[in-house]
Amino acid sequence: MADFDYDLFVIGAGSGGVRAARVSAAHGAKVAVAEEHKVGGTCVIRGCVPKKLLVYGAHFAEDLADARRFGWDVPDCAFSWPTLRENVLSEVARLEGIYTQTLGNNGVEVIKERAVLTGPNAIRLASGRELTARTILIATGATPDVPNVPGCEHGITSNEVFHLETLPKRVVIAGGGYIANEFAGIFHEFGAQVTLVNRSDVILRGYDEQIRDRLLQISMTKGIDFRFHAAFDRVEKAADGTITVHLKDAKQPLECDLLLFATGRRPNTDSLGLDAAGVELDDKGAVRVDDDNRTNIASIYAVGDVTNRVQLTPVAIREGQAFADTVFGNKPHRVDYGCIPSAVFSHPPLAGVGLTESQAKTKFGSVKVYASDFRAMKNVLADRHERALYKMICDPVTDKVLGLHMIGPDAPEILQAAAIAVKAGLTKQAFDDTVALHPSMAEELVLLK
Ligand SMILES: Cc1cc2nc3c(=O)[nH]c(=O)nc-3n(C[C@H](O)[C@H](O)[C@H](O)COP(=O)(O)OP(=O)(O)OC[C@H]3O[C@@H](n4cnc5c(N)ncnc54)[C@H](O)[C@@H]3O)c2cc1C
Ligand SMILES: NC(=O)c1ccc[n+]([C@@H]2O[C@H](COP(=O)([O-])OP(=O)(O)OC[C@H]3O[C@@H](n4cnc5c(N)ncnc54)[C@H](O)[C@@H]3O)[C@@H](O)[C@H]2O)c1
Repeated sequence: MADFDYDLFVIGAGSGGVRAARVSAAHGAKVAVAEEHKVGGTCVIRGCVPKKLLVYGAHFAEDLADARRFGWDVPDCAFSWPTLRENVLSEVARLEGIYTQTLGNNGVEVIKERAVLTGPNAIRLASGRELTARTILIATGATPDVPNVPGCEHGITSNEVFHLETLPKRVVIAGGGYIANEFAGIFHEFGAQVTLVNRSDVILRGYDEQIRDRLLQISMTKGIDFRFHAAFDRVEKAADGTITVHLKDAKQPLECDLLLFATGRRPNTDSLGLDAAGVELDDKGAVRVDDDNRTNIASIYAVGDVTNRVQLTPVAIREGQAFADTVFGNKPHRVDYGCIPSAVFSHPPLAGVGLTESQAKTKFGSVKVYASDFRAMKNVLADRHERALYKMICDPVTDKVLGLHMIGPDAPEILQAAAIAVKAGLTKQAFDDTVALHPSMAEELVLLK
């Protein structure tokens, strides 16, 4: 049998790669992981974690204002972006250290270099070192996809947004998805004038229509400007730093201090040596894998965003775990992609699990929809005119809950717990049978009419 340097070589120490490396090593494999940037990957270094911390930081703008209605004598407060930025970055550095240490404690060798494939069992590091492995796992994630318009280099992406020198006063965000809506909320709360430029008239495609419409209404009421059916023509930057965004068919260009492209992420497969190894890609450049995360080359597997299945951290982690248990743990299992809960950490946040109303209608013909459209008690006293909306979509024959969708304070926290019931296939009656926990927002879920 051929002799290899490692049982497993993982390319990319992000959500999927770290889990796969750590668990495979715990199963007894000799494992190395190569990372070209920072251990932790997108989620920890420049995604979920620093984003959520900025969301918390931004929300104080509303909390401080609301506190006055609750009797607190809050003076006019100044916000210091450098303080929040540095605190967030040092938390990220702390987490990076913990991830690196955990890999080491599990006996995983961490190689802080770019790695590329040179064959089905062969890897070359940036330093030129050649290594071999019985199994290779591609966990290289995805990278921001910036539309190729003249002057696009004057914009930034989510990779850079956590490191801004100063807080911009005017922000233009391209895109209408997760990152666009989350950062529209963040910058707006920090006091910037935000314009979101979207090529269609739909934001957050895939979420329930009424829920995303509610976010749109609330965002517009707050003063976020939306430009729909807007295509970029060109971008210019003046000596004083002002960025001018020219849109096709628009009379007036948009002027801003920061242009953020949030126009999707493409799998990191460029120049990775996949052709040398014979690994097949799909038409979007993602690594094609089977249900066991295996590519067309028997020794090479892939997990996470690089496979472009569901670009979420918990999914990448589950794929990494399933790979490790199946290939090295003698405990084969597959990821169940049904009923994955997801959330957008906008202001207010929204979350959903299961089928949206229109998806359910397409699948089942007719469905039963229960809804609660209410103002959270806290918002009433704060004189904040934002209404929450909870929707439950049910099969009219079996009474089974097919989908649950909500927008309002703490929606992601509430939905995570309720998603267990939806995943378990519970009925509306089971929700009704549960006594309300009063007073709470979540009690609306067991009082839906
Ligand atoms: C701004 C933002 C916010 C997000 N927020 C959320 C959220 O709230 N919730 C959620 O579930 N998901 C969120 N995501 C998505 C989430 O971050 C990804 O789905 C997840 O990180 C994917 O994990 P992964 O292991 O596939 O890839 P990654 O975490 O991207 O890891 C891939 C790693 O591979 C490294 N790499 C790439 N090529 C090479 C190479 N040739 N050699 C060595 N190393 C290499 C990269 O540097 C990277 O560290 C967010 C993403 C972004 C951008
Ligand atoms: N809360 C979360 O879980 C969270 C947060 C951020 C990111 N993410 C993950 O990261 C992924 C990437 O986030 P994202 O917001 O960049 O992508 P997205 O897919 O959510 O949204 C991309 C947006 O860009 C638009 N777009 C695409 N190409 C364009 C072009 N050429 N010109 C103009 N507009 C264009 C699309 O119409 C869409 O509105 C998400 O799909 C998601 O899986 C998750």
